[in-house]
Amino acid sequence: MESTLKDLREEGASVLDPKSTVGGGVEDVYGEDRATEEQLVTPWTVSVASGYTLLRDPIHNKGLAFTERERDAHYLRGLLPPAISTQELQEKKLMRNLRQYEVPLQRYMALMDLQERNERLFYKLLIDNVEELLPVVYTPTVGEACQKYGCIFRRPQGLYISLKEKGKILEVLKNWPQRSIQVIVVTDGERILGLGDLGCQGMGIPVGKLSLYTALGGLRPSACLPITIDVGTNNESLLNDEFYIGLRQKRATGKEYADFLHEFMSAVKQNYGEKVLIQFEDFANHNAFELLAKYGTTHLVFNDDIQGTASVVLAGLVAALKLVGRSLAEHTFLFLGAGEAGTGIAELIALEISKKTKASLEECRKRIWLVDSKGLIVSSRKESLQHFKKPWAHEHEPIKDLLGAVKAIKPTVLIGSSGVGKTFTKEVVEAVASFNEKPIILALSNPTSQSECTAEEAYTWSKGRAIFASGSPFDPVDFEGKTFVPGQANNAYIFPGFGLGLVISGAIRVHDDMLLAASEALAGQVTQENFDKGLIYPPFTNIRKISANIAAKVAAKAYELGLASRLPRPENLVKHAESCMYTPVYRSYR
Ligand SMILES: NC(=O)C1=CN([C@@H]2O[C@H](COP(=O)(O)OP(=O)(O)OC[C@H]3O[C@@H](n4cnc5c(N)ncnc54)[C@H](OP(=O)(O)O)[C@@H]3O)[C@@H](O)[C@H]2O)C=CC1
Ligand SMILES: CC(=O)C(=O)O
Ligand SMILES: [Mg+2]
Repeated sequence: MESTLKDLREEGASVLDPKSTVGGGVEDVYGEDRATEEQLVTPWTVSVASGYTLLRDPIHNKGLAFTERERDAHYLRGLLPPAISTQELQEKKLMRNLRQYEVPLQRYMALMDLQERNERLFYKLLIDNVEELLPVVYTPTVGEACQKYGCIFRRPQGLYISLKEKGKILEVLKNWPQRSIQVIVVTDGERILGLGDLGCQGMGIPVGKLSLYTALGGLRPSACLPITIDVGTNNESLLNDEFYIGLRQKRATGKEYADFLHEFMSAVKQNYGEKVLIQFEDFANHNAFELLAKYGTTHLVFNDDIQGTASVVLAGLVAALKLVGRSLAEHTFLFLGAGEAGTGIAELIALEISKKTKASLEECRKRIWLVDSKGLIVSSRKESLQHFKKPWAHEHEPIKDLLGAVKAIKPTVLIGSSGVGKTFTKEVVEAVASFNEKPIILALSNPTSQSECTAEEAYTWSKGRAIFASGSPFDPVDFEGKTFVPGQANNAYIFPGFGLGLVISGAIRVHDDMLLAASEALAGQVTQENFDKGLIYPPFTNIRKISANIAAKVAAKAYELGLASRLPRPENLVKHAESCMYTPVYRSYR
């Protein structure tokens, strides 16, 4: 028993020593954590300073599931009550306990406590109960958690890199205990969901996204690193909140911001190599587009709000064509919201149409219209528009409001990406339904409070004709004797599998064709049974299979484009993706 705290921080190499296991571990390019069925029943060596430490180490703790032998071997006698539980029984108990909390934030806190106490059990719960727990660890509850993060903060779950660390970011990265990081989700907290600037408290988002990377996409938890960059906040109420956990200053901007981000990006590459995936999440659009363009050629970067959202929405639209008919090129699209999500989706739709019809991108953009806070984006506004809106400034007379734009453009597809709730009013939905047999209505804004309309409103106001999906989940709706099941148009369908595909192929850059490939894979997973319920996305219960399919298509594209560095290319990429996925089943230790 000579191991130290440092040993405990290095999962695999020193704590779980694959070389000394019976049956052997798998140490390979994906990390050490690919346990096969055989290894799950054969013991791993665990060396710890004391049984007490083992119980407080979330990576290895199994609580009451430690066996008699393990209790003897690892100095656990007396530290646990005598009963021995299975992981399944632990799961049953925890789910029962969770369901007793009526307040969603209490469920969130209970789950975060579990994650910090027993990581494998946390992931088993999340994987086995994904539909029930997604709204807790993710939207909508994660939004409330971020708003109240200062009050509920117990233990840090990721790295906080603030302006105080300027010039020392590499050292800060080295403080993180895990060395072989494959995915970083980073935010600067300026546009958290549709809730605005939450500063340092945005940390809930990288933490939540990465728990989905593991549960939905099978990335090892130890390979995932949540980061919040704290350059201040312009949120006055947070600046005046005594419990606020971030820097109490206004946001750094301009050169100071750019230099700080550059130091971060360079330090990440230096510390983790060039194949670490950096996912930008919930940056404000005045930084998001620039960061993506600037680092897209030097780093493996992915902006979930621009690119992941585009891929998931395109998938839903392609699937919806089976219900509404016509090709994508024959539809007319109107967006409320012309920021990261809106213009990102618009661009990918145009790209898909252009690839299918061989028409120029410019031509394809003409069927896509966007409304921002000043009204319809039209050519007369071009000079004053931000660069990402300019391609959408078509010839049309100015229109100030959404209802006017709907009446003038007559869209077949209406997409909300404004971050403002209740903007798809009865008049707007009725207008769209008046010239479409089956209007496609997507209310993407999160959390639920910011949804452009509810599922019930979409179905009721369209008299049961809308094909509806939303960013945050809604319950099924009964309307005139029929039950309508709204789908969830959320990038959570895409980024876990997308990231897995990049990791297993050793991709060095993200390419738009990979987004199209991911879309195609997701759309291909919608079954007739789903369509019969009006769904344009498959249920999240199948998400690991869906993610493996997405990963395979993304990896295949990486190989095809010469962007993959893991050679040779595995023959069956779906099987390969599945075999690389983390499973949270307990190991037995000897
Ligand atoms: N479902 C999903 O998977 C995803 C959902 N989202 C959600 O989408 C929303 C927007 O995110 P994002 O695109 O990144 O945000 P941005 O800030 O980049 O864009 C918001 C856009 O909405 C416009 N807008 C704001 N208020 C109004 C209004 N009252 N009427 C018309 N337009 C308005 C803004 O106009 P202007 O430019 O004039 O300021 C801007 O164009 C958020 O709620 C987010 O949670 C985002 C990513 C993924
Ligand atoms: C889902 C997501 O990424 C967002 O709302 O920002
Ligand atoms: Mg986001």
